[in-house]
Amino acid sequence: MTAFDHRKYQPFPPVKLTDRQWPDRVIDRAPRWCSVDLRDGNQALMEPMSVEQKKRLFLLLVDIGFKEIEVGFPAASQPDFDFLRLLVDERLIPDDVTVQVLTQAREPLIKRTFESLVGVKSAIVHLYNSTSRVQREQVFGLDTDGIKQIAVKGAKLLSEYAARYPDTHWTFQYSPESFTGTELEYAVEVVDAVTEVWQPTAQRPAIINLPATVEMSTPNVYADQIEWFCRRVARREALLISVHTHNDRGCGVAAAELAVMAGADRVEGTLMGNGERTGNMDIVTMAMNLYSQGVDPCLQLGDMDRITRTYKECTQLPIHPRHPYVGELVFTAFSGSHQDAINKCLSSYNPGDYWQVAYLPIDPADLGRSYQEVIRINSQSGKGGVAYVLDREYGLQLPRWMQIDFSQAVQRQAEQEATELSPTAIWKLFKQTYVSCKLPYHLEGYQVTRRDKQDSLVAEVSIGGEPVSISAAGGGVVDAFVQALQAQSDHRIGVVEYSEHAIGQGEDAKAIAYVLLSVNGERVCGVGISEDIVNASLSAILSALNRSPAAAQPRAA
Ligand SMILES: CC(=O)SCCNC(=O)CCNC(=O)[C@H](O)C(C)(C)COP(=O)(O)OP(=O)(O)OC[C@H]1O[C@@H](n2cnc3c(N)ncnc32)[C@H](O)[C@@H]1OP(=O)(O)O
Ligand SMILES: CC(C)C(=O)C(=O)O
Repeated sequence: MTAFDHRKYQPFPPVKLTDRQWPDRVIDRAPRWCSVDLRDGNQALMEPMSVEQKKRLFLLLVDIGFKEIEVGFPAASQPDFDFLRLLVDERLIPDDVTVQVLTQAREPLIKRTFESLVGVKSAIVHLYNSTSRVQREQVFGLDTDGIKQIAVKGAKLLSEYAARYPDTHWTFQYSPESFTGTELEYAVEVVDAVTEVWQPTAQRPAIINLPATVEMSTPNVYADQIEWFCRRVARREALLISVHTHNDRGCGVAAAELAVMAGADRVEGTLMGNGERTGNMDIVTMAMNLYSQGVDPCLQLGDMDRITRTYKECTQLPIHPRHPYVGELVFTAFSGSHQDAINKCLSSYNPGDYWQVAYLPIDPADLGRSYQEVIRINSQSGKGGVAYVLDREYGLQLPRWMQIDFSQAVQRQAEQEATELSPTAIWKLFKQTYVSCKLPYHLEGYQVTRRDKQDSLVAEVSIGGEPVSISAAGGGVVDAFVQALQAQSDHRIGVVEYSEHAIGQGEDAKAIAYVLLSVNGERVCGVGISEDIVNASLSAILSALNRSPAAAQPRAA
C-alpha cells in the first residue's frame, strides 16, 4: 500500500434537488461585488499589509468601482483598527462606498468592532461562526443547538451595539462559516434564527453570505446548495444572498458563477484571487468572464497595469504569467497555427465589429495590453507569426511564398538557440539571409530606357569580383535583367513570383522587392532593399542567384 491511498477520502454527497433550475439560467448582469482583499486576502499573507499598503489598495479598489469593501477585522489587530480609523479620519471613504468589517460572535470583539467604526456614514458588520459538522464536533465541542446559540447571541449583540451608534447606517451580514461542510437543513435553521433576531425587510435587507470556506465539491454541487438554500430560507425577499468561494479545487470562479445562476445576488472575492490556501474567488477573472460575454461587469479594469502593479506592491505576491486575462503571457501565441489564425483574424477585424479573433477571447487593448506582444517567435512558431512580427515591427508585407521560405531559416535559428527570437533578431536574420548576400553577384549600376512599352537595360554587375556589363530588352526591367543574366551564364533563369512595396513614408521611404526565381529548375528566393524600386528589384534577383547553389558557380564571359 502506498501513502497515496484514495480510500482515506470520501465523496462529497450530492444535493437532493431533482428540479434544479440554475443550469438553464444565464448571467446577464453583474452581481453586487464585495472586495475582501483587505481582510481575507490580507489574513492569508505571509506579511500582512501595513496601514500604508492597505490605504493604497483601498484607493485602488475604490477607483475600480467597488461599492462594498471589507476593510479588515478591526477587533483582531491594531493595524486593522488603525486602518479603519485612518479611513474615517482622513475621509477616504466615498459616499457611495460602504465599508465592511468582520467579527466573531464574541462580545469583546463586537464591542471593539463598533468602536472602530465610530463616525462612519454607512457600514456592513459581518458576523460569522462555523457551522460545519467537523467544526461543531472537533473545534467547538458543541452540538447543533450550542452552535446556533453562538450565532444568535452574536446577532443580538450586533443589534444592541448598532443601536448605540444611530448616526451610522448599519447593514448586518451573517456567514455560517464552512457552509459547504454544513448540512443544508441546519444551515437554514441557523440563518433563520439569526434573521429572526434582525428582522430584515426588503427595504433594509440583511446579507447572508454562504461561504465555500473550503471548496469541497464540483461547482454544480455548490450551485445546488445555493439553489436549495434560497428556496428554503425564511424571509428570502429581505435577504441579499452572497457567495464567498475559495479555490481549493481550482474552481472558485466557476463555483461563484454557477452560484449566481442559482440565485446569489452578491459575490465576495479578491483581485487575482489572493486569499487563504489556494486563494479566494478571483474577481478580476469573474468580471472579465462577464465582459467577454457582452455583460457590463460594472468594474473598471482597463488600467490593468496599475492594478497589477499595486497588487504586487501591496501583497508582495507575484502574478503567474498565465493568470487569466492578466498574466504576462496570456495574450501571446508562440505556436504556429495559433499565430496564423490570430494574424488572419486581426487583419480582417474592423473596430465596431463583434470581437471574433481566434485564440484571443478578448481584445488585449481593453486591458491596456498591446498587440505587440500577441505573437512571439520560438521554435514552435510558423510562417504567419514571423510575417506578423516583420510587418508589425518593420512594415514588411512578405508574400506567402516568401513567408514559407523565411520561416525555415527562423525555425533553424530558433532550434539552434533553443530560445525565443526577438523582433530585432528576426530582422537581422532576414537581412543576413537575403539582403546582405552580395557574392558572387553584385549590382554596381544600371541604366534603363523605356520606349514602345519595352525596357532596354544596361547593367554593370560584378560577378565573382569581375566587372561585367550586360544588356537586354524586355517587357519590364525585371524581365530585361533576367534575360541579360541568362545570356551571360549557363543557367536557365526564370521569374516565378515577384512582389514589391514601399517601406515607410516620405523622405525615408524605401522600396523592397521579393523574388522567387527558378534557376535550372530549382526555386530560390531573393530580396532587395533600396531607395529606388528598380535597384531593389535588380538586387532581389541577384540575391536569389547568390543564394542558389547552382548559380553559385557563375560562368563569367
Ligand atoms: C474563514 C475565515 O477566514 S474566518 C476569519 C479568520 N480570520 C482570522 O482569524 C484573523 C484574525 N483573528 C485573530 O487575530 C484572532 O483569531 C482573534 C483576535 C480574532 C481571536 O484570538 P483568540 O482570542 O486568541 O482566539 P482564537 O482565534 O484562537 O479563537 C479561538 C476561540 O474563539 C472561539 N471562536 C472562534 N471563532 C468564533 C466565532 N466566530 N464566534 C465565536 N467564537 C469563536 C473558539 O471556539 C475558541 O474558543 P476557546 O478559546 O474557548 O476554545
Ligand atoms: C468569514 C468567512 C466568510 C470566510 O472568510 C470564509 O468562510 O472563507
